[in-house]
Amino acid sequence: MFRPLGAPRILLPILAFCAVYALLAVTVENSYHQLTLTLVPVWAIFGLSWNLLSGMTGLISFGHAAFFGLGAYTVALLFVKAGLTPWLGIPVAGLVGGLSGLLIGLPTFRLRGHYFALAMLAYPLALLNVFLWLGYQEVSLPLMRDSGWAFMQFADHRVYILIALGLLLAAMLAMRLVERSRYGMALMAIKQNEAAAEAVGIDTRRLKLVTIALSGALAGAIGGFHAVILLVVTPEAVFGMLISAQALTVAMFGGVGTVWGPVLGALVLIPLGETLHARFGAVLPGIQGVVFGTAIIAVILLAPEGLYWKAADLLRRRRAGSGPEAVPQGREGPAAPPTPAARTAPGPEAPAILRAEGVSKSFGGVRAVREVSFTVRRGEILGVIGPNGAGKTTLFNLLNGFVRPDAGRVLLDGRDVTGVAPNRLCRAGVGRTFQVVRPFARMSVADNVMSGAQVHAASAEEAREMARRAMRRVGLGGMEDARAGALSNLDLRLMELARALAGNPRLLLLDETFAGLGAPEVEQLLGVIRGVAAEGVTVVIIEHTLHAMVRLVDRFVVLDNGAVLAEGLPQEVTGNRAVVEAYLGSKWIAHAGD
Ligand SMILES: Nc1ncnc2c1ncn2[C@@H]1O[C@H](COP(=O)(O)OP(=O)(O)OP(=O)(O)O)[C@@H](O)[C@H]1O
Repeated sequence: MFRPLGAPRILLPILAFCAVYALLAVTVENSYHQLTLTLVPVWAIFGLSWNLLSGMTGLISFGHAAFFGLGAYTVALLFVKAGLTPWLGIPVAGLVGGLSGLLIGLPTFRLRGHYFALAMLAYPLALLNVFLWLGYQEVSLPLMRDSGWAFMQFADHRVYILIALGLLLAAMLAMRLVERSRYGMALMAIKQNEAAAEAVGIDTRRLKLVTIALSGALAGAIGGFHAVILLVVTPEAVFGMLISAQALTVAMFGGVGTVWGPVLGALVLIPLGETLHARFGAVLPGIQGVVFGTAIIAVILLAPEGLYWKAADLLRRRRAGSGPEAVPQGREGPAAPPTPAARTAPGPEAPAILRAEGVSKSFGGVRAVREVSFTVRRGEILGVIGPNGAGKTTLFNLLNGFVRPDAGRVLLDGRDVTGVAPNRLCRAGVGRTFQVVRPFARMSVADNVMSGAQVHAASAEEAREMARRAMRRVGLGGMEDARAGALSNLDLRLMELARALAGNPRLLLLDETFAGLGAPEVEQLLGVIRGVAAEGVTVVIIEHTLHAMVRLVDRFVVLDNGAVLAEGLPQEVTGNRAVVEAYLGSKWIAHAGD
Protein backbone atom coordinates (compact mmCIF):
# COMPACT_ATOMS: atom_id res chain seq x y z
CA MET A 1 0.00 0.00 0.00
CA PHE A 2 2.91 2.30 0.71
CA ARG A 3 4.28 2.03 -2.78
CA PRO A 4 1.08 2.17 -4.78
CA LEU A 5 0.73 -0.47 -7.44
CA GLY A 6 -0.80 0.76 -10.65
CA ALA A 7 -4.55 0.23 -10.87
CA PRO A 8 -4.21 -2.26 -13.77
CA ARG A 9 -1.92 -4.50 -11.72
CA ILE A 10 -4.53 -4.74 -9.00
CA LEU A 11 -7.62 -4.95 -11.11
CA LEU A 12 -6.38 -7.14 -13.94
CA PRO A 13 -6.31 -10.44 -12.03
CA ILE A 14 -9.90 -9.84 -10.88
CA LEU A 15 -11.07 -9.00 -14.41
CA ALA A 16 -9.17 -11.98 -15.83
CA PHE A 17 -10.68 -14.34 -13.25
CA CYS A 18 -14.23 -13.15 -13.97
CA ALA A 19 -13.69 -13.39 -17.75
CA VAL A 20 -12.42 -16.99 -17.52
CA TYR A 21 -15.26 -17.94 -15.15
CA ALA A 22 -17.84 -16.42 -17.51
CA LEU A 23 -16.38 -18.21 -20.54
CA LEU A 24 -16.42 -21.56 -18.74
CA ALA A 25 -19.89 -20.97 -17.33
CA VAL A 26 -21.58 -20.28 -20.67
CA THR A 27 -20.38 -23.65 -21.99
CA VAL A 28 -22.15 -25.56 -19.18
CA GLU A 29 -25.51 -27.10 -20.18
CA ASN A 30 -26.41 -29.14 -17.10
CA SER A 31 -28.85 -27.13 -14.96
CA TYR A 32 -27.57 -28.55 -11.64
CA HIS A 33 -24.04 -27.47 -12.51
CA GLN A 34 -25.40 -24.11 -13.59
CA LEU A 35 -26.93 -23.71 -10.13
CA THR A 36 -23.60 -24.60 -8.50
CA LEU A 37 -21.82 -22.09 -10.73
CA THR A 38 -24.33 -19.43 -9.62
CA LEU A 39 -23.92 -20.30 -5.95
CA VAL A 40 -20.11 -19.95 -6.03
CA PRO A 41 -20.18 -16.18 -6.64
CA VAL A 42 -23.20 -15.81 -4.33
CA TRP A 43 -21.37 -17.36 -1.37
CA ALA A 44 -18.15 -15.60 -2.34
CA ILE A 45 -19.98 -12.26 -2.07
CA PHE A 46 -21.49 -13.29 1.26
CA GLY A 47 -17.97 -14.24 2.39
CA LEU A 48 -16.70 -10.85 1.22
CA SER A 49 -19.38 -9.14 3.25
CA TRP A 50 -18.28 -11.12 6.34
CA ASN A 51 -14.68 -10.32 5.49
CA LEU A 52 -15.34 -6.60 5.37
CA LEU A 53 -16.57 -6.57 8.95
CA SER A 54 -14.79 -9.48 10.57
CA GLY A 55 -11.72 -10.05 8.39
CA MET A 56 -10.75 -6.40 8.25
CA THR A 57 -11.67 -5.19 11.74
CA GLY A 58 -11.20 -8.42 13.68
CA LEU A 59 -14.76 -8.24 15.11
CA ILE A 60 -15.87 -11.80 14.52
CA SER A 61 -19.52 -12.13 13.54
CA PHE A 62 -21.34 -15.44 14.03
CA GLY A 63 -24.56 -13.81 12.94
CA HIS A 64 -24.27 -12.66 9.34
CA ALA A 65 -27.32 -14.73 8.45
CA ALA A 66 -29.37 -11.94 10.05
CA PHE A 67 -28.55 -9.60 7.15
CA PHE A 68 -28.75 -12.35 4.52
CA GLY A 69 -32.15 -13.52 5.74
CA LEU A 70 -33.60 -10.01 6.01
CA GLY A 71 -32.48 -9.41 2.42
CA ALA A 72 -34.05 -12.65 1.21
CA TYR A 73 -37.37 -11.92 2.95
CA THR A 74 -37.36 -8.30 1.73
CA VAL A 75 -37.14 -9.40 -1.90
CA ALA A 76 -39.64 -12.25 -1.49
CA LEU A 77 -42.24 -10.25 0.46
CA LEU A 78 -41.99 -7.17 -1.76
CA PHE A 79 -42.49 -9.46 -4.76
CA VAL A 80 -45.40 -11.40 -3.28
CA LYS A 81 -47.18 -8.57 -1.42
CA ALA A 82 -46.44 -5.56 -3.65
CA GLY A 83 -45.51 -7.11 -6.98
CA LEU A 84 -42.12 -5.35 -6.85
CA THR A 85 -39.58 -6.76 -9.26
CA PRO A 86 -36.35 -8.14 -7.72
CA TRP A 87 -34.45 -5.68 -9.94
CA LEU A 88 -35.68 -3.09 -7.42
CA GLY A 89 -36.21 -5.48 -4.54
CA ILE A 90 -32.51 -6.37 -4.35
CA PRO A 91 -31.35 -2.75 -3.87
CA VAL A 92 -34.07 -2.36 -1.21
CA ALA A 93 -32.77 -5.58 0.41
CA GLY A 94 -29.32 -3.93 0.47
CA LEU A 95 -30.82 -0.90 2.23
CA VAL A 96 -32.61 -3.11 4.76
CA GLY A 97 -29.37 -5.03 5.36
CA GLY A 98 -27.47 -1.77 5.86
CA LEU A 99 -30.04 -0.34 8.28
CA SER A 100 -30.20 -3.54 10.27
CA GLY A 101 -26.39 -3.43 10.43
CA LEU A 102 -26.64 -0.03 12.10
CA LEU A 103 -29.37 -1.20 14.49
CA ILE A 104 -27.40 -4.30 15.42
CA GLY A 105 -24.08 -2.48 15.64
CA LEU A 106 -25.28 0.29 17.95
CA PRO A 107 -25.83 -1.92 21.01
CA THR A 108 -23.48 -4.77 20.09
CA PHE A 109 -20.31 -2.68 19.64
CA ARG A 110 -20.44 -2.09 23.38
CA LEU A 111 -19.13 -5.65 23.61
CA ARG A 112 -15.70 -6.85 22.57
CA GLY A 113 -13.96 -10.07 21.55
CA HIS A 114 -15.80 -13.31 22.26
CA TYR A 115 -18.73 -11.43 23.79
CA PHE A 116 -19.29 -9.56 20.52
CA ALA A 117 -19.10 -12.80 18.51
CA LEU A 118 -21.59 -14.56 20.77
CA ALA A 119 -24.01 -11.62 20.86
CA MET A 120 -24.03 -11.60 17.05
CA LEU A 121 -25.13 -15.23 17.14
CA ALA A 122 -28.36 -14.19 18.85
CA TYR A 123 -29.71 -11.96 16.05
CA PRO A 124 -30.38 -14.53 13.28
CA LEU A 125 -31.78 -16.95 15.86
CA ALA A 126 -34.17 -14.29 17.13
CA LEU A 127 -35.15 -13.29 13.59
CA LEU A 128 -35.75 -16.93 12.66
CA ASN A 129 -38.32 -17.18 15.43
CA VAL A 130 -39.86 -13.80 14.62
CA PHE A 131 -40.47 -14.85 10.99
CA LEU A 132 -41.89 -18.20 12.12
CA TRP A 133 -44.18 -16.36 14.53
CA LEU A 134 -45.24 -13.95 11.76
CA GLY A 135 -46.32 -16.99 9.78
CA TYR A 136 -43.73 -16.74 7.01
CA GLN A 137 -42.78 -20.43 7.20
CA GLU A 138 -42.43 -20.57 3.46
CA VAL A 139 -42.67 -17.65 1.01
CA SER A 140 -42.62 -18.72 -2.64
CA LEU A 141 -41.91 -16.30 -5.45
CA PRO A 142 -44.64 -16.61 -8.09
CA LEU A 143 -43.52 -17.66 -11.56
CA MET A 144 -43.87 -14.91 -14.15
CA ARG A 145 -43.64 -16.83 -17.38
CA ASP A 146 -44.76 -13.96 -19.61
CA SER A 147 -42.48 -11.29 -18.26
CA GLY A 148 -39.51 -13.31 -17.02
CA TRP A 149 -36.84 -10.68 -17.75
CA ALA A 150 -38.82 -7.97 -15.98
CA PHE A 151 -38.97 -10.16 -12.83
CA MET A 152 -35.47 -11.63 -13.04
CA GLN A 153 -36.75 -15.05 -14.08
CA PHE A 154 -34.77 -16.53 -16.92
CA ALA A 155 -35.39 -19.69 -18.90
CA ASP A 156 -31.66 -19.88 -19.57
CA HIS A 157 -30.10 -20.28 -16.11
CA ARG A 158 -26.73 -19.14 -17.39
CA VAL A 159 -28.06 -15.58 -17.09
CA TYR A 160 -28.12 -16.08 -13.30
CA ILE A 161 -24.47 -17.10 -13.39
CA LEU A 162 -23.59 -13.96 -15.32
CA ILE A 163 -25.57 -11.69 -12.97
CA ALA A 164 -23.98 -13.33 -9.92
CA LEU A 165 -20.58 -12.94 -11.54
CA GLY A 166 -21.25 -9.28 -12.33
CA LEU A 167 -22.17 -8.70 -8.68
CA LEU A 168 -19.04 -10.54 -7.58
CA LEU A 169 -16.89 -8.46 -9.91
CA ALA A 170 -18.37 -5.25 -8.48
CA ALA A 171 -17.94 -6.50 -4.90
CA MET A 172 -14.31 -7.56 -5.50
CA LEU A 173 -13.39 -4.27 -7.16
CA ALA A 174 -15.08 -2.30 -4.38
CA MET A 175 -13.29 -4.38 -1.77
CA ARG A 176 -9.97 -3.86 -3.52
CA LEU A 177 -10.54 -0.11 -3.41
CA VAL A 178 -11.48 -0.34 0.27
CA GLU A 179 -8.33 -2.33 1.02
CA ARG A 180 -6.16 0.37 -0.53
CA SER A 181 -8.06 3.36 0.84
CA ARG A 182 -7.53 5.31 4.04
CA TYR A 183 -10.80 3.76 5.24
CA GLY A 184 -9.38 0.25 4.75
CA MET A 185 -6.21 1.26 6.51
CA ALA A 186 -8.23 2.53 9.46
CA LEU A 187 -10.06 -0.83 9.62
CA MET A 188 -6.72 -2.62 9.71
CA ALA A 189 -5.62 -0.29 12.50
CA ILE A 190 -8.72 -1.26 14.50
CA LYS A 191 -7.97 -4.94 13.95
CA GLN A 192 -4.40 -4.44 15.03
CA ASN A 193 -5.19 -2.57 18.22
CA GLU A 194 -8.43 -0.70 18.74
CA ALA A 195 -7.08 1.45 21.55
CA ALA A 196 -4.06 2.43 19.47
CA ALA A 197 -6.36 3.24 16.54
CA GLU A 198 -8.34 5.61 18.78
CA ALA A 199 -5.09 7.11 19.97
CA VAL A 200 -4.00 7.96 16.42
CA GLY A 201 -7.24 9.86 15.88
CA ILE A 202 -9.52 7.22 14.33
CA ASP A 203 -13.14 7.49 15.48
CA THR A 204 -13.40 3.73 15.92
CA ARG A 205 -17.06 3.62 16.91
CA ARG A 206 -18.20 5.59 13.88
CA LEU A 207 -16.00 3.55 11.58
CA LYS A 208 -17.27 0.24 12.96
CA LEU A 209 -20.87 1.41 12.47
CA VAL A 210 -20.19 2.43 8.88
CA THR A 211 -18.53 -0.94 8.29
CA ILE A 212 -21.29 -3.10 9.75
CA ALA A 213 -23.80 -1.07 7.67
CA LEU A 214 -21.83 -1.68 4.46
CA SER A 215 -21.28 -5.32 5.31
CA GLY A 216 -24.97 -5.76 6.15
CA ALA A 217 -25.97 -4.04 2.90
CA LEU A 218 -23.84 -6.42 0.85
CA ALA A 219 -25.15 -9.46 2.74
CA GLY A 220 -28.75 -8.22 2.43
CA ALA A 221 -28.46 -7.67 -1.32
CA ILE A 222 -26.94 -11.09 -1.94
CA GLY A 223 -29.54 -12.70 0.33
CA GLY A 224 -32.16 -11.06 -1.90
CA PHE A 225 -30.55 -12.45 -5.03
CA HIS A 226 -30.37 -15.91 -3.41
CA ALA A 227 -34.15 -15.77 -2.93
CA VAL A 228 -34.54 -15.05 -6.65
CA ILE A 229 -32.43 -18.08 -7.61
CA LEU A 230 -34.15 -20.55 -5.30
CA LEU A 231 -37.65 -19.00 -5.64
CA VAL A 232 -38.53 -19.91 -2.08
CA VAL A 233 -37.56 -18.50 1.32
CA THR A 234 -37.90 -20.28 4.66
CA PRO A 235 -36.62 -19.06 8.04
CA GLU A 236 -34.30 -22.07 8.49
CA ALA A 237 -32.82 -21.69 5.01
CA VAL A 238 -31.89 -18.02 5.41
CA PHE A 239 -31.45 -17.39 9.16
CA GLY A 240 -30.11 -20.86 10.09
CA MET A 241 -26.74 -21.48 11.72
CA LEU A 242 -25.39 -23.04 8.53
CA ILE A 243 -25.84 -19.74 6.67
CA SER A 244 -23.79 -17.70 9.15
CA ALA A 245 -21.26 -20.54 9.24
CA GLN A 246 -21.05 -20.55 5.46
CA ALA A 247 -20.03 -16.86 5.29
CA LEU A 248 -17.41 -17.40 7.94
CA THR A 249 -16.15 -20.69 6.51
CA VAL A 250 -15.59 -19.58 2.92
CA ALA A 251 -13.67 -16.53 4.18
CA MET A 252 -11.65 -18.41 6.80
CA PHE A 253 -10.87 -21.29 4.46
CA GLY A 254 -9.80 -19.05 1.58
CA GLY A 255 -8.05 -16.33 3.59
CA VAL A 256 -9.22 -13.82 6.15
CA GLY A 257 -8.91 -10.10 5.40
CA THR A 258 -8.17 -10.42 1.68
CA VAL A 259 -10.32 -10.02 -1.42
CA TRP A 260 -9.32 -13.38 -2.82
CA GLY A 261 -9.95 -15.37 0.35
CA PRO A 262 -13.75 -15.76 0.16
CA VAL A 263 -13.54 -16.33 -3.60
CA LEU A 264 -11.02 -19.15 -3.18
CA GLY A 265 -13.05 -20.59 -0.30
CA ALA A 266 -16.28 -20.55 -2.32
CA LEU A 267 -14.56 -22.02 -5.37
CA VAL A 268 -13.40 -25.05 -3.35
CA LEU A 269 -16.14 -25.56 -0.79
CA ILE A 270 -19.37 -24.82 -2.67
CA PRO A 271 -18.86 -27.32 -5.55
CA LEU A 272 -17.61 -29.88 -3.01
CA GLY A 273 -20.63 -29.43 -0.74
CA GLU A 274 -23.10 -29.36 -3.63
CA THR A 275 -21.61 -32.46 -5.31
CA LEU A 276 -21.60 -34.45 -2.07
CA HIS A 277 -25.14 -33.30 -1.36
CA ALA A 278 -26.27 -34.43 -4.84
CA ARG A 279 -24.57 -37.82 -4.51
CA PHE A 280 -25.13 -38.67 -0.85
CA GLY A 281 -27.75 -36.14 0.32
CA ALA A 282 -30.49 -38.81 0.39
CA VAL A 283 -28.56 -41.19 2.65
CA LEU A 284 -26.46 -38.59 4.49
CA PRO A 285 -28.68 -35.54 5.00
CA GLY A 286 -26.73 -32.48 6.15
CA ILE A 287 -23.56 -33.58 4.36
CA GLN A 288 -22.87 -29.90 3.49
CA GLY A 289 -22.67 -29.04 7.19
CA VAL A 290 -20.09 -31.80 7.58
CA VAL A 291 -18.06 -30.35 4.69
CA PHE A 292 -18.03 -26.89 6.25
CA GLY A 293 -17.22 -28.25 9.70
CA THR A 294 -14.35 -30.33 8.32
CA ALA A 295 -13.08 -27.34 6.33
CA ILE A 296 -12.95 -25.21 9.48
CA ILE A 297 -11.06 -27.89 11.41
CA ALA A 298 -8.62 -28.42 8.51
CA VAL A 299 -7.99 -24.69 8.24
CA ILE A 300 -7.44 -24.28 11.98
CA LEU A 301 -4.92 -27.14 11.95
CA LEU A 302 -3.09 -26.53 8.67
CA ALA A 303 -3.49 -22.90 7.62
CA PRO A 304 -5.00 -20.85 10.44
CA GLU A 305 -5.35 -17.74 8.27
CA GLY A 306 -6.60 -19.56 5.18
CA LEU A 307 -5.26 -20.91 1.89
CA TYR A 308 -4.37 -17.50 0.45
CA TRP A 309 -2.03 -16.56 3.30
CA LYS A 310 -0.54 -20.06 3.44
CA ALA A 311 0.34 -19.83 -0.26
CA ALA A 312 1.61 -16.25 0.13
CA ASP A 313 3.87 -17.32 3.04
CA LEU A 314 5.22 -20.31 1.09
CA LEU A 315 6.01 -18.09 -1.88
CA ARG A 316 7.71 -15.49 0.28
CA ARG A 317 9.81 -18.14 2.03
CA ARG A 318 10.80 -19.69 -1.28
CA ARG A 319 11.88 -16.29 -2.60
CA ALA A 320 13.78 -15.42 0.57
CA GLY A 321 15.48 -18.86 0.87
CA SER A 322 15.48 -20.77 4.13
CA GLY A 323 17.36 -18.20 6.27
CA PRO A 324 15.73 -15.66 8.54
CA GLU A 325 13.85 -12.90 6.83
CA ALA A 326 16.25 -10.22 5.65
CA VAL A 327 15.72 -6.69 6.82
CA PRO A 328 16.03 -4.48 3.75
CA GLN A 329 19.48 -3.23 2.94
CA GLY A 330 19.96 0.47 2.54
CA ARG A 331 18.56 1.30 5.97
CA GLU A 332 19.51 4.82 6.67
CA GLY A 333 21.28 5.23 10.00
CA PRO A 334 19.22 6.56 12.88
CA ALA A 335 18.47 10.22 12.51
CA ALA A 336 21.50 11.69 14.28
CA PRO A 337 20.14 12.36 17.74
CA PRO A 338 20.68 15.97 18.64
CA THR A 339 23.11 16.36 21.51
CA PRO A 340 21.40 17.05 24.83
CA ALA A 341 22.75 20.59 24.58
CA ALA A 342 20.53 21.14 21.53
CA ARG A 343 17.61 21.73 23.88
CA THR A 344 17.29 23.40 27.23
CA ALA A 345 14.73 22.30 29.74
CA PRO A 346 11.95 24.87 30.07
CA GLY A 347 11.87 26.60 33.44
CA PRO A 348 8.93 26.98 35.83
CA GLU A 349 7.82 30.10 33.95
CA ALA A 350 7.11 28.06 30.76
CA PRO A 351 3.38 27.87 29.92
CA ALA A 352 1.44 24.73 30.78
CA ILE A 353 0.47 22.52 27.86
CA LEU A 354 -1.36 19.96 30.02
CA ARG A 355 -2.72 20.14 33.56
CA ALA A 356 -4.28 17.50 35.74
CA GLU A 357 -6.37 19.01 38.55
CA GLY A 358 -7.31 16.63 41.33
CA VAL A 359 -8.10 13.70 39.04
CA SER A 360 -9.28 10.50 40.71
CA LYS A 361 -10.37 7.12 39.41
CA SER A 362 -11.52 4.01 41.26
CA PHE A 363 -12.20 0.54 39.88
CA GLY A 364 -14.63 -1.03 42.32
CA GLY A 365 -12.82 -0.83 45.65
CA VAL A 366 -9.40 -0.06 44.09
CA ARG A 367 -8.49 3.63 44.14
CA ALA A 368 -6.15 3.53 41.15
CA VAL A 369 -5.59 7.32 40.95
CA ARG A 370 -6.20 9.63 43.89
CA GLU A 371 -6.54 13.40 43.55
CA VAL A 372 -3.54 13.74 41.28
CA SER A 373 -2.54 17.27 40.23
CA PHE A 374 0.46 18.27 38.18
CA THR A 375 1.46 20.45 35.26
CA VAL A 376 3.29 19.53 32.06
CA ARG A 377 5.23 22.55 30.78
CA ARG A 378 5.44 23.20 27.10
CA GLY A 379 8.64 21.73 25.64
CA GLU A 380 9.70 19.64 28.64
CA ILE A 381 10.32 15.92 29.11
CA LEU A 382 8.36 14.86 32.17
CA GLY A 383 8.84 11.42 33.69
CA VAL A 384 6.01 9.77 35.63
CA ILE A 385 7.45 7.00 37.73
CA GLY A 386 6.15 4.66 40.37
CA PRO A 387 6.24 0.98 41.26
CA ASN A 388 3.97 -1.59 39.58
CA GLY A 389 0.34 -0.83 40.27
CA ALA A 390 1.05 2.79 41.29
CA GLY A 391 -1.55 4.04 38.82
CA LYS A 392 0.67 5.27 35.97
CA THR A 393 -1.22 3.67 33.07
CA THR A 394 -4.57 4.67 34.57
CA LEU A 395 -3.29 8.24 34.83
CA PHE A 396 -2.33 8.15 31.13
CA ASN A 397 -5.73 6.79 30.25
CA LEU A 398 -7.31 9.66 32.18
CA LEU A 399 -5.09 12.20 30.44
CA ASN A 400 -5.96 11.11 26.93
CA GLY A 401 -9.60 10.22 27.31
CA PHE A 402 -9.62 6.41 27.45
CA VAL A 403 -11.01 6.60 30.97
CA ARG A 404 -13.24 9.30 32.41
CA PRO A 405 -12.19 10.49 35.88
CA ASP A 406 -14.59 10.14 38.82
CA ALA A 407 -13.43 13.59 39.93
CA GLY A 408 -11.09 16.34 38.76
CA ARG A 409 -10.29 17.95 35.41
CA VAL A 410 -7.77 17.63 32.60
CA LEU A 411 -6.83 20.85 30.78
CA LEU A 412 -5.07 20.98 27.42
CA ASP A 413 -3.74 24.46 26.68
CA GLY A 414 -6.08 25.72 29.40
CA ARG A 415 -9.15 24.12 27.78
CA ASP A 416 -11.13 21.53 29.74
CA VAL A 417 -10.79 18.22 27.86
CA THR A 418 -11.95 15.90 30.65
CA GLY A 419 -13.45 12.77 29.10
CA VAL A 420 -12.96 13.97 25.51
CA ALA A 421 -12.55 10.90 23.25
CA PRO A 422 -8.95 9.88 22.47
CA ASN A 423 -9.47 10.32 18.72
CA ARG A 424 -10.50 13.94 19.25
CA LEU A 425 -7.58 14.60 21.58
CA CYS A 426 -5.27 13.13 18.96
CA ARG A 427 -6.64 15.60 16.43
CA ALA A 428 -5.91 18.33 18.98
CA GLY A 429 -2.24 17.29 18.99
CA VAL A 430 -1.89 14.57 21.63
CA GLY A 431 -0.04 11.42 20.50
CA ARG A 432 0.38 8.24 22.51
CA THR A 433 2.26 4.95 22.47
CA PHE A 434 1.28 1.77 24.32
CA GLN A 435 3.10 -0.55 26.68
CA VAL A 436 2.36 -3.57 24.49
CA VAL A 437 3.19 -3.06 20.82
CA ARG A 438 0.80 -4.96 18.59
CA PRO A 439 1.87 -4.33 15.02
CA PHE A 440 -0.05 -5.54 12.02
CA ALA A 441 2.58 -8.16 11.36
CA ARG A 442 1.90 -8.79 7.68
CA MET A 443 1.80 -5.13 6.79
CA SER A 444 4.93 -3.20 5.92
CA VAL A 445 6.48 -0.89 8.49
CA ALA A 446 5.41 2.07 6.37
CA ASP A 447 1.78 0.94 6.29
CA ASN A 448 1.82 0.50 10.05
CA VAL A 449 3.16 4.01 10.51
CA MET A 450 0.80 5.46 7.93
CA SER A 451 -2.21 4.58 10.06
CA GLY A 452 -0.95 7.25 12.48
CA ALA A 453 -0.93 9.92 9.81
CA GLN A 454 -4.15 9.34 8.01
CA VAL A 455 -6.58 11.46 10.00
CA HIS A 456 -4.18 14.40 9.80
CA ALA A 457 -3.59 14.16 6.07
CA ALA A 458 -5.79 15.41 3.25
CA SER A 459 -4.83 12.55 0.92
CA ALA A 460 -3.25 9.10 0.98
CA GLU A 461 -0.18 10.61 -0.67
CA GLU A 462 0.20 13.18 2.07
CA ALA A 463 -0.27 10.49 4.75
CA ARG A 464 2.45 8.46 3.04
CA GLU A 465 4.79 11.42 3.07
CA MET A 466 4.03 12.14 6.74
CA ALA A 467 4.75 8.49 7.58
CA ARG A 468 8.04 8.65 5.69
CA ARG A 469 9.08 11.75 7.61
CA ALA A 470 8.15 10.18 10.96
CA MET A 471 10.17 7.08 10.09
CA ARG A 472 13.22 9.19 9.34
CA ARG A 473 12.77 11.06 12.63
CA VAL A 474 13.10 7.82 14.61
CA GLY A 475 15.84 6.28 12.47
CA LEU A 476 13.68 3.87 10.47
CA GLY A 477 14.38 5.56 7.14
CA GLY A 478 14.92 2.94 4.44
CA MET A 479 12.78 0.37 6.28
CA GLU A 480 9.51 1.29 4.57
CA ASP A 481 9.00 -2.07 2.91
CA ALA A 482 10.19 -4.32 5.75
CA ARG A 483 7.47 -6.55 7.16
CA ALA A 484 6.50 -5.40 10.64
CA GLY A 485 6.43 -9.03 11.80
CA ALA A 486 10.17 -9.38 11.08
CA LEU A 487 11.27 -6.41 13.20
CA SER A 488 13.44 -6.56 16.32
CA ASN A 489 12.07 -5.42 19.64
CA LEU A 490 13.78 -2.05 19.34
CA ASP A 491 12.57 -1.47 15.80
CA LEU A 492 9.03 -2.31 16.90
CA ARG A 493 9.29 0.34 19.61
CA LEU A 494 10.65 2.79 17.05
CA MET A 495 7.81 1.93 14.68
CA GLU A 496 5.27 2.56 17.44
CA LEU A 497 6.98 5.88 18.16
CA ALA A 498 6.94 6.79 14.47
CA ARG A 499 3.22 6.01 14.29
CA ALA A 500 2.54 8.32 17.21
CA LEU A 501 4.74 11.00 15.61
CA ALA A 502 3.27 10.67 12.13
CA GLY A 503 0.38 13.00 12.97
CA ASN A 504 2.88 15.63 14.24
CA PRO A 505 1.63 15.77 17.83
CA ARG A 506 2.58 18.66 20.10
CA LEU A 507 2.37 16.44 23.14
CA LEU A 508 3.53 12.83 23.18
CA LEU A 509 2.59 10.35 25.92
CA LEU A 510 4.98 7.39 26.01
CA ASP A 511 3.91 4.31 27.98
CA GLU A 512 6.83 2.16 29.19
CA THR A 513 8.77 2.60 25.96
CA PHE A 514 11.91 0.96 27.35
CA ALA A 515 10.17 -2.25 28.47
CA GLY A 516 12.04 -5.37 27.36
CA LEU A 517 15.04 -3.54 25.84
CA GLY A 518 18.73 -4.14 26.59
CA ALA A 519 21.18 -1.36 27.55
CA PRO A 520 22.45 -0.48 24.02
CA GLU A 521 18.89 -0.40 22.69
CA VAL A 522 17.79 1.84 25.55
CA GLU A 523 20.69 4.18 24.66
CA GLN A 524 19.53 4.40 21.06
CA LEU A 525 15.93 5.04 22.05
CA LEU A 526 17.02 7.72 24.53
CA GLY A 527 18.77 9.52 21.67
CA VAL A 528 15.65 9.35 19.51
CA ILE A 529 13.36 10.68 22.27
CA ARG A 530 15.80 13.50 23.03
CA GLY A 531 15.83 14.32 19.32
CA VAL A 532 12.02 14.44 19.21
CA ALA A 533 11.94 16.71 22.27
CA ALA A 534 14.62 18.95 20.70
CA GLU A 535 12.25 19.47 17.78
CA GLY A 536 9.81 21.08 20.22
CA VAL A 537 7.53 18.13 21.09
CA THR A 538 6.53 17.98 24.75
CA VAL A 539 7.05 14.45 26.10
CA VAL A 540 5.49 12.70 29.08
CA ILE A 541 6.95 9.26 29.66
CA ILE A 542 5.97 6.64 32.23
CA GLU A 543 8.35 3.97 33.42
CA HIS A 544 8.96 1.94 36.50
CA THR A 545 12.68 1.53 35.87
CA LEU A 546 14.62 4.62 36.77
CA HIS A 547 18.18 4.35 35.48
CA ALA A 548 17.48 5.48 31.93
CA MET A 549 14.88 8.00 33.03
CA VAL A 550 17.24 10.07 35.21
CA ARG A 551 19.32 10.78 32.11
CA LEU A 552 16.33 11.66 29.96
CA VAL A 553 13.77 13.70 31.85
CA ASP A 554 13.76 17.30 32.99
CA ARG A 555 11.40 16.65 35.88
CA PHE A 556 9.73 13.75 37.65
CA VAL A 557 6.30 13.15 39.10
CA VAL A 558 6.43 10.16 41.45
CA LEU A 559 3.25 8.18 42.00
CA ASP A 560 2.69 5.78 44.84
CA ASN A 561 -0.58 4.06 45.59
CA GLY A 562 -2.37 6.25 43.07
CA ALA A 563 -1.26 9.57 44.64
CA VAL A 564 1.57 11.99 43.91
CA LEU A 565 4.35 11.23 46.35
CA ALA A 566 6.90 13.75 45.09
CA GLU A 567 7.61 16.06 42.19
CA GLY A 568 10.80 17.79 41.11
CA LEU A 569 14.13 17.68 39.30
CA PRO A 570 15.80 14.26 38.95
CA GLN A 571 18.38 14.98 41.66
CA GLU A 572 15.69 16.26 44.02
CA VAL A 573 13.50 13.23 43.52
CA THR A 574 16.26 10.65 43.81
CA GLY A 575 17.45 12.39 46.97
CA ASN A 576 13.96 12.57 48.49
CA ARG A 577 13.77 10.33 51.53
CA ALA A 578 10.07 9.49 51.08
CA VAL A 579 10.68 8.44 47.47
CA VAL A 580 13.74 6.42 48.36
CA GLU A 581 11.84 4.57 51.09
CA ALA A 582 8.58 4.07 49.24
CA TYR A 583 9.84 3.32 45.78
CA LEU A 584 13.58 3.13 45.17
CA GLY A 585 14.51 1.17 48.26
CA SER A 586 17.93 0.27 49.56
CA LYS A 587 19.14 -1.01 46.18
CA TRP A 588 18.96 2.48 44.75
CA ILE A 589 20.77 3.98 47.75
CA ALA A 590 23.54 1.41 47.30
CA HIS A 591 23.67 2.13 43.57
CA ALA A 592 23.69 5.90 44.07
CA GLY A 593 26.56 5.54 46.49
CA ASP A 594 28.76 3.76 43.88
N1 LIG B 1 -9.75 -1.71 34.40
C1 LIG B 1 -9.38 -1.96 35.65
N2 LIG B 1 -10.21 -2.63 36.47
C2 LIG B 1 -9.87 -2.87 37.75
N3 LIG B 1 -8.70 -2.47 38.32
C3 LIG B 1 -7.84 -1.81 37.55
C4 LIG B 1 -8.12 -1.52 36.18
N4 LIG B 1 -7.06 -0.83 35.67
C5 LIG B 1 -6.16 -0.71 36.67
N5 LIG B 1 -6.62 -1.29 37.80
C6 LIG B 1 -5.96 -1.33 39.10
O1 LIG B 1 -5.53 -0.01 39.39
C7 LIG B 1 -4.25 -0.01 39.98
C8 LIG B 1 -3.30 0.85 39.14
O2 LIG B 1 -3.03 0.15 37.90
P1 LIG B 1 -2.15 0.77 36.74
O3 LIG B 1 -2.12 -0.22 35.65
O4 LIG B 1 -2.64 2.13 36.44
O5 LIG B 1 -0.72 0.86 37.43
P2 LIG B 1 0.70 1.03 36.75
O6 LIG B 1 1.44 1.94 37.66
O7 LIG B 1 0.58 1.45 35.36
O8 LIG B 1 1.28 -0.44 36.84
P3 LIG B 1 2.29 -1.20 35.85
O9 LIG B 1 3.62 -0.54 36.01
O10 LIG B 1 2.28 -2.60 36.38
O11 LIG B 1 1.73 -1.09 34.48
C9 LIG B 1 -3.81 -1.46 40.09
O12 LIG B 1 -4.12 -1.91 41.40
C10 LIG B 1 -4.66 -2.15 39.06
O13 LIG B 1 -4.89 -3.49 39.44
